[in-house]
Amino acid sequence: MTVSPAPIAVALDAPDLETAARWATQVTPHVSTVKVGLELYLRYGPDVVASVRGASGVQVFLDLKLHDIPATVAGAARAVARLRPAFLTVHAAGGPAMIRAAVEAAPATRVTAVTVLTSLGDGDLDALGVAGPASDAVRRLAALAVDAGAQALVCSPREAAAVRAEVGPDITLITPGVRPSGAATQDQARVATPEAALAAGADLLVIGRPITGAADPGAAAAGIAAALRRVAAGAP
Ligand SMILES: O=C(O)c1cc(=O)[nH]c(=O)n1[C@@H]1O[C@H](COP(=O)(O)O)[C@@H](O)[C@H]1O
Repeated sequence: MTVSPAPIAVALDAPDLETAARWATQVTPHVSTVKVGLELYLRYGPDVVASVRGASGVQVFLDLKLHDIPATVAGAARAVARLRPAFLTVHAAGGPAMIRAAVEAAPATRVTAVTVLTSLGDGDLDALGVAGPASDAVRRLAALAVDAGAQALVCSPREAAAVRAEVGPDITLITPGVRPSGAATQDQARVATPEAALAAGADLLVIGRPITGAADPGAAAAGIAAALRRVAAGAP
């Protein structure tokens, strides 16, 4: 029986390309997506996308979190559009004109607006002068980003249900801040388990260190994928 890959984007936050490519090979039988972030992209440049996509042709999420004036973001989005990532992140706080510029510049990619980083808690937002709590800020930025044309949103699993109610069924909801029960939260502040994220309505779960830090990343990905299948099948 073939099992379809789970809705997980494994964050390939590796210091070198060999490690990232090895993780990609180990996890791609089990997950739909791999994510290339700043560490890998800034070290190796655009070629890294083809390296991790490999022979499997797995979906690539390019997480560059663009945040600049609209013309600059349009140029950056145009520069990476040829890599055909399935998702490209921008910070929602860059504002509607910036988000719209990215959408127009990368028509074949789902421009994905990051609402409030999952590493921030309510106290951090206070210190930054952002009106909180985080759940309100996330909903506000989600609505703004979707109005500006974003096709996907990043929020923590804790806000996923409220964001879904706000933006409807057609927007892809992506949740980092995912930790299997008992795993260390590390630098994440707003977290939930993979099962809770899926039950809250997330379409794609970003998971890094709980998979890549495991002795066997392939087995860790397979274990979480199996847990998600049980949720999808309605298991208690
Ligand atoms: O855009 C993201 O992917 C992202 C947004 C966010 O709010 N929080 C967040 O953790 N991420 C990314 O998700 C991944 C989480 O990795 P782990 O904490 O190792 O599971 C990292 O690659 C982060 O860059």
